[in-house]
Amino acid sequence: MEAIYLIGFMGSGKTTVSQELAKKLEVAVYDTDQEIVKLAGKTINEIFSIDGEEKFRELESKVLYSLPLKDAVVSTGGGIIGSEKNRAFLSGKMNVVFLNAEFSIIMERLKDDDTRPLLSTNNIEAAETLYNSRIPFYREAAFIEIDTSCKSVSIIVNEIIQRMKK
Ligand SMILES: Nc1ncnc2c1ncn2[C@@H]1O[C@H](COP(=O)(O)OP(=O)(O)O)[C@@H](O)[C@H]1O
Ligand SMILES: O=C(O)C1=C[C@@H](OP(=O)(O)O)[C@@H](O)[C@H](O)C1
Repeated sequence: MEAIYLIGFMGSGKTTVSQELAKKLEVAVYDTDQEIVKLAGKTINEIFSIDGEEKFRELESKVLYSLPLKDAVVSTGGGIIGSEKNRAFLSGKMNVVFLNAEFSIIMERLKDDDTRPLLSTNNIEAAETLYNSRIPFYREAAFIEIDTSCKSVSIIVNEIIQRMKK
C-alpha cells in the first residue's frame, strides 16, 4: 500500500487520526514532529526557540523524504506545505489527505495546548490569518479533503478508507 500522508492545520487531528488509521490498516505510523524530536534531541519548542524556524523546516523536509513510501501512515506537521519542494513531493501522490477543521473548533481543541510555538492562543487574529493563508496549499497538495470539525476519530478513519477505495 502506498503510504498515506495526513496534512492540515495544527489541531485538525492528524496525529490522533493517523494512529487509529494505521491500526485499522495494520501498517506503521509515523509523525514528522516526533521524528524531528528524535533527530534533533530537542522538543519542537526548543528547536524553534534555540535554532529557529528555518532549521526546523530543514529538519522537517529531511524527515519527510526519509520516511517509508509504502505500508505507512504519516502524520505531518501543519506547516509542511510551506515549502514548494514539500508540496511537489506530496502533490505527486494519490494518498494525501487534507484534514480540515473549522478554525474555531481548532482553537477550542488546542486551548490548553502549549506545544505549538506558532499558535499563540492569545493572538487569535494572527493564528486565523495563518490558517486562512495555508488552506489553498493544503488543497493543492491533497487528493482527498475531509472535514473533521464535528466527527469522531473513528468516523474520520472510516471515511478516509472509503474515499481511498474510489
Ligand atoms: N475528531 C476529533 N474530535 C475531537 N477532538 C479531536 C479530534 N481529533 C483530534 N482531536 C483532539 O484535538 C487535539 C489535537 O489533535 P492532534 O491529533 O494532535 O492534531 P494535529 O496532529 O493535527 O495537530 C487533541 O487534543 C485531540 O485529542
Ligand atoms: O503549523 C506549523 O507550522 C507547525 C505545526 C506543528 O505540528 P502539528 O500540525 O501537529 O501541530 C509543528 O510541526 C510545529 O509546531 C509547526
